[in-house]
Amino acid sequence: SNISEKYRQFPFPTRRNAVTDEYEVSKESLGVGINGKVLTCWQRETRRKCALKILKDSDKARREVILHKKACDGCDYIVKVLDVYENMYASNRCLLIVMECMEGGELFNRIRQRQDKPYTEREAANVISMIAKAVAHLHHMDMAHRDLKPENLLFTNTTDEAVLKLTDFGFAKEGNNEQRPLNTPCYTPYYVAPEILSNDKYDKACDIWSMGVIMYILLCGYPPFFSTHGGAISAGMKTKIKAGEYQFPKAEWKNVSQEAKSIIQKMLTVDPANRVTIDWIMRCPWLTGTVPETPIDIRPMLDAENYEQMRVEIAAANHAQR
Ligand SMILES: c1cc2nc(N[C@H]3CCCNC3)c3c(n2n1)NCC3
Repeated sequence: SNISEKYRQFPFPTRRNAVTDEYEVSKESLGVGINGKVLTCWQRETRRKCALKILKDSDKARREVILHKKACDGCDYIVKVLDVYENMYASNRCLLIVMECMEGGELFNRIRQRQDKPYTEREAANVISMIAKAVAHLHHMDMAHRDLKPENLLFTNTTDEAVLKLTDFGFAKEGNNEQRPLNTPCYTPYYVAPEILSNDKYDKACDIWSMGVIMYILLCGYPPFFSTHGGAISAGMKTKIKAGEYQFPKAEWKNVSQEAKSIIQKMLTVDPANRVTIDWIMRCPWLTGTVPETPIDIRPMLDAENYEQMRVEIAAANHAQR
């Protein structure tokens, strides 16, 4: 694997004893990700409900744990890592991440279950603002998440005051300032390889693209790029993504503010070099000012089949950007 051995050692103490010494682990699965399943568990001493993610030990799993732990310190918009265990489980070496339990569930499920009052543009701005704070924290520490999608954005609880937090760092990556900076005498400029120079500085830009897709869906209930005949990513959809080809159909977008649309256009800029940065987004009046409480009709999202289709398409758009 091309994951540098930098992530072989944990920069913090991990526990080697059985996680069941301190936590009662339930069979109830909170969700399954591509890189591991998440169970409910309770801290025996405090009875605190937590989430337990089980990963098969590997360089990639170690990178996920190390980056998630590093990212959550100092940011209230990233799911807290409470404990990390190295245990044998089903005769495999495993890493077990104990996290704060996000009882409000996934972003779009909460919006879909909204019955009492209409969901408004101001609420969409509040959601994007919380995502932006998490992304700004990562980008300022030269880290990119690279898998921003509704399943990885969870609410702390089911109240109106719930906080939205980012989780699942399976694709996260640190800038390559991890290697020696270029002015280290060991690089003779004549001979330095291109890959050392191209510090894949566009990893962060793919988080901005994903924010654009999520913001678009929050304001109309369906994704900007979709495969016309359903099914997983189609060739046609890839072409649309690479060409940045999407519309704001009048029916759903006529009441959405022009500022919101122009922010989406800047996030969904095809050339990553021209795409806006998280700092530009954080300074937008749409995020810092008062946004109209225009009701948003997200009926397309409410249909389970559309919703499943949308999840497939966001994952595909992320993949195409990585
Ligand atoms: C902390 C982490 C976590 N992960 C969760 N689910 C994961 C499953 C894999 C994809 N990302 C989200 C859930 C949670 N929590 N809480 N509560 C309800 C569901």
